[in-house]
Amino acid sequence: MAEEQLEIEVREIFQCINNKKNFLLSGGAGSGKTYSLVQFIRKALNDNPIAKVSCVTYTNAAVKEIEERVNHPNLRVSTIHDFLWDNIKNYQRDLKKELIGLINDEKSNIVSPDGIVDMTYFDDLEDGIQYKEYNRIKEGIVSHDEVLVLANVMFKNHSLLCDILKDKYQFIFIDEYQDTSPLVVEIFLEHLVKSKKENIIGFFGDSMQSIYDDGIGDLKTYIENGLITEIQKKQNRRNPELVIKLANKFRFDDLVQEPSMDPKAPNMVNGVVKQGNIKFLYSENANLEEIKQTEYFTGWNFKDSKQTKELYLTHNLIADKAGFPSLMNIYDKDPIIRLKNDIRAKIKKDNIVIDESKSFGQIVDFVALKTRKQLRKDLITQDLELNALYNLLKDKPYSDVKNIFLNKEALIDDKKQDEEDESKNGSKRDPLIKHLFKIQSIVHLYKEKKYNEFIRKTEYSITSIGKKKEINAIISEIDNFSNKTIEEVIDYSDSKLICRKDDKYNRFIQENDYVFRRVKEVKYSEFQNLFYYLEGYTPFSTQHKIKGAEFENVLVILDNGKWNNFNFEYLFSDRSDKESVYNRTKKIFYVCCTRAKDNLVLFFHDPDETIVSQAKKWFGEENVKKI
Ligand SMILES: Nc1ncnc2c1ncn2[C@@H]1O[C@H](COP(=O)(O)OP(=O)(O)OP(=O)(O)O)[C@@H](O)[C@H]1O
Repeated sequence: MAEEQLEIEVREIFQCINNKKNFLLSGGAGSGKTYSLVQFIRKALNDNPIAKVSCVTYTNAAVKEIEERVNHPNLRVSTIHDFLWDNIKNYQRDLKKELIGLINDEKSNIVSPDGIVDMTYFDDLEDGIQYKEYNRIKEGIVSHDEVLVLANVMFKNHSLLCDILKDKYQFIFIDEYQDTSPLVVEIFLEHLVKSKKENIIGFFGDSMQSIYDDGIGDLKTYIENGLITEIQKKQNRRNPELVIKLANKFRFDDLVQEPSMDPKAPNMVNGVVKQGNIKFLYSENANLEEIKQTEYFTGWNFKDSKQTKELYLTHNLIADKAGFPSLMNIYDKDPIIRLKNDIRAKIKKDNIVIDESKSFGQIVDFVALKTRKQLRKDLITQDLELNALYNLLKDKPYSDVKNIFLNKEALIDDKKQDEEDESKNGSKRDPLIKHLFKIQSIVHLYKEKKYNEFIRKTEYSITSIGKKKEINAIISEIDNFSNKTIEEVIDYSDSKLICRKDDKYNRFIQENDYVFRRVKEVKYSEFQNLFYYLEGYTPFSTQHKIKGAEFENVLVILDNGKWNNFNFEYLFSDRSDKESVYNRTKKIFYVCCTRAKDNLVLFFHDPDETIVSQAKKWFGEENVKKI
């Protein structure tokens, strides 16, 4: 690749490298950071044929995209968890020692059921310390968050590991650095620098788009301390001018985006940047289907999920619209599990001594919750539906019931971006939901005629023409099973060998009878709706999940959906005194607005005067409309 073809910022990165400096490429939305990352990796590999490059990204979907775009044997692309684990897993003796140290360290969150443990605690583990999606410290299994903590102490305390890593990879790049844990940044910018070996660490991302609280957010301190050099990418190739101007009003840093100079950029027409449309709509009417019928949405096709998106803050706000309300209710609002959680909390808070072999019902009576916020027993017994649910658990030993957990992460883990991620480490979806995902993705692959992937996923073997015909019939049968229950579809898929019930599934439903009894009654169509929603085939998305993507038309619903961490009223009323909520909301707002390639509409239900007047300042009087 000729040097002249490189983007100016990529050339600046190479200057950094010549000076042996680690770097940060920061750029606003649509500046083409991913594009630069790919261009840079290609050139680095081209110039250094024996060098190995590691690129760490946030999701498995991003891993796939970069791998496909670079396609080089010396490039290793992985998620941060897989990367760290791969580089520490072979040092089992040290891993055991450090894990014991963490268990015994009061300040660490890693605890064992045996309290303080001695140095021989893991001596008998056959498979050694392992990393899985769940944690069973006693069996030497660490989970997602713990692998970061463990890797951090490993690199901190073992300089040899740092030497080995630097020898192995001459370049390590971290994409979307802003959402990377501070523990990871510490490994790269504090522990690795202690090794005298040479390599280059590069970060790519945008501090304005740090939307997960466990991420580092920005690298200011490291820049100030001279540990990395920042290169800014100011051009915007995605958004029309009106969106760029709007988005600039929300950045905290000194980066001001400008339309790109490249006439071939997606946001240019005949060498001039598109104007685009922005609108702030408000109404006393909360019915969005009616709002979407208004003139402001002419030309929008809400059935085309690649063209048009409707962004909500929470999955709860979407569940009804996308058609999976009962599943959401089970996982997010189960009243009896809430009662159990309240009981558990009270026992802990008041140090109540109980006999765990007693039944759940006996413990409920014994602890006798009384506050108004808590679900009292008389409220349960008065309600037929609640009572039926309560009856499922009341006679079981409390020791079993106390460990039943339900949360919406187990249904919808939205950090992952595609169905293949489900089999990998890190997904919080439970084995029942994973199993259903597998069934529906097999059906989906077949319908999409992706036969190779289909064959890899199913246990059904197509050995004859007869079998070929049969599979066709089975798949359309499952697909038309919308009115059947989830249990019926699971059983049918198992009996026809489309998707066998595996050990993980069997163990889960055995240990979580209550959850299974609730889920199995739900219509399979609800699960299909959930599947198509999570796979991005509907116009709906959460505002978090949309990061990195772009669409012609974007409708953003400014509704906090009972999530206290965000507040659009605060944003529009300049409540910067509520700093963390205000800043968090500003960032999600920035991410949402900058997804639009042509038209951006924001909708606020029933705002007060202050909000409307602020909207007029930001959007321009002519772009704020009451419906
Ligand atoms: N050098 C380039 N030449 C042509 N197109 C480009 C170039 N750089 C980026 N693009 C295009 O511009 C758009 C925005 O780029 P990209 O998605 O990489 O931005 P980003 O900085 O990762 O944005 P975000 O932070 O919002 O995820 C994409 O459609 C991309 O294909």
